[in-house]
Amino acid sequence: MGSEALVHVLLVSFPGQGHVNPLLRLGKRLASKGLLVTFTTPESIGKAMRKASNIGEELSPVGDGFIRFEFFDDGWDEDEPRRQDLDQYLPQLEKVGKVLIPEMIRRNGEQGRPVSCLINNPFIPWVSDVADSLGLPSAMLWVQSSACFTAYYHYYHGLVPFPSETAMEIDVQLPCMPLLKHDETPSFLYPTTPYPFLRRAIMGQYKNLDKPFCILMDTFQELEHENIEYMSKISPIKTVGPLFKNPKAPNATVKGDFMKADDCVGWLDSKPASSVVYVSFGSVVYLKQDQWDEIAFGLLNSGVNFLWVMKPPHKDSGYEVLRLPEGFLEKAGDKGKVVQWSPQEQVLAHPSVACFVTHCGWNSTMEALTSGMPVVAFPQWGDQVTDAKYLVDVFKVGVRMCRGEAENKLITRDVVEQCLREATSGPKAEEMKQNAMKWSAAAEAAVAEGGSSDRNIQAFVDEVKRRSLEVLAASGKSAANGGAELAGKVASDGVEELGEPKVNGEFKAVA
Ligand SMILES: O=c1cc(-c2ccc(O)cc2)oc2cc(O[C@@H]3O[C@H](CO)[C@@H](O)[C@H](O)[C@H]3O)cc(O)c12
Ligand SMILES: O=c1ccn([C@@H]2O[C@H](COP(=O)(O)OP(=O)(O)O)[C@@H](O)[C@H]2O)c(=O)[nH]1
Repeated sequence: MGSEALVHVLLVSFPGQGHVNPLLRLGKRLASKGLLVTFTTPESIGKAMRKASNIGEELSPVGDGFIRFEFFDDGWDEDEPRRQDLDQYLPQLEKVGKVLIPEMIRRNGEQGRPVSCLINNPFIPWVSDVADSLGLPSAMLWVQSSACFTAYYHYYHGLVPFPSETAMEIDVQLPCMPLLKHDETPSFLYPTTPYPFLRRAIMGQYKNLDKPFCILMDTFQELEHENIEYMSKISPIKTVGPLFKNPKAPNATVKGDFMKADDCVGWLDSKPASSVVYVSFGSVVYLKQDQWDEIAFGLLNSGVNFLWVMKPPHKDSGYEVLRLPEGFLEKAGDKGKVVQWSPQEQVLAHPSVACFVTHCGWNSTMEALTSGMPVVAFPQWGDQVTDAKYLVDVFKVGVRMCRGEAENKLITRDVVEQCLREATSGPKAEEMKQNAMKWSAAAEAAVAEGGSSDRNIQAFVDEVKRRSLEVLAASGKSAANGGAELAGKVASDGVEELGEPKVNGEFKAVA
């Protein structure tokens, strides 16, 4: 089948690695079920993605469908430093996106690829306004856990008390969740957070939560069972994780890395089974130099092999370039490898890797669980502190090395060493590995044909197809040219004034 005949969905992503990865993975899962998927994000990131990953101009076949990329100009110069300030950048993205995304949709319609559905990730909730104004259905991919979705939901609606200026150290009880200590609730909600703009960004998403007909989540039923069941009575959520597993198209090579990964698989191959500690803090967390030094000495003193990701900070981020202690690499010798960026999926699947020292970003968390990899939790902020709680106390695959940035406590080399020993040898390490393998099996089952993730993706695809017919019917056009004409009219009328009929109706999943 040619791509022209396929139902077309447009994925709009916030330009951060932890947001692009899950949305692109969703795109590949949707494509593999026979949709045409266009992935878009600002050109500033598109440029990095093209350079680092194999993204071309053409259509890439994925399973029964295709994926393609189109990037949009965020209206700022290439080297504009304000991109690092989300307080300024998010409104800029909204301003240009509300004009350029409808234009992109119109162009695609004219080129015979009418768009039937928009999907965004958090921080850019205006995408559902664009969809609404064009009479198109929209969905949102929540890129954190269901537990965090629940926490933000209850905060937004004021349903339970959260730490506040007058009562900072209160515990928080949320439905179908373990009791969270004050510093285990998502830290953007603390009155003292240094990132109030990220709280505002997430709250913006909740303000718009009635617009998407479906909230997709990169988690899986078996992992957060009761909580998911509870929240799905309140919100139209559908769990589709772990998104990075795609059994229908295991060889799809489309990737969205912003940086080329350093080659470290050969080095891992040369190491004995379960002998390497993998250390990475994701794409946005930067530690202070004194903390970095303690981790370095902890790694050396524990005598383990290690692969350590040390990404360079963005030049406008205000972060100083971290240094390794004098003579560190010489002392480590062949026991250690330091890289700027790793092929993390491959690393976590490698038999030489024994455990993962992680900042507990949700993508890293899902990748670790799905790969059967025990963790040492080193959360800093946001959802990471909640993910750490779950990894250690609920999923029981981790030891805790710290409680988060808010504690402002230096974790010493002795503590680092002790945690590494605990996670790599002895009964605790054994138990964590067994639990991790159990989650890995459950994750595989979720994405296998007929599993919870597979069923929910299929139900979503069926729903998008059904709604695409409604969109065309509502515009009074035939399937052959209706979308193009609809999109053309919409764009020429302008976004605000549009009165195209909205498509309503319940989204029902196949049980
Ligand atoms: O691109 C980003 C930029 C910023 C940022 C930009 C300027 C600042 O002064 C502070 C933070 O925050 C981010 C936070 C993010 O949260 C990350 O998002 C994931 C999915 O929501 C979570 O699971 C992780 O835990 C969490 O670190 C992701 C980003 O791409 C960004
Ligand atoms: O060296 C690295 C570090 C991270 N990642 C990927 O970057 C994403 C980071 O997302 P996460 O939610 O863990 O953290 P964030 O960067 O958003 O804080 C994950 O998919 C990782 O697999 C990677 O490929 N190589």
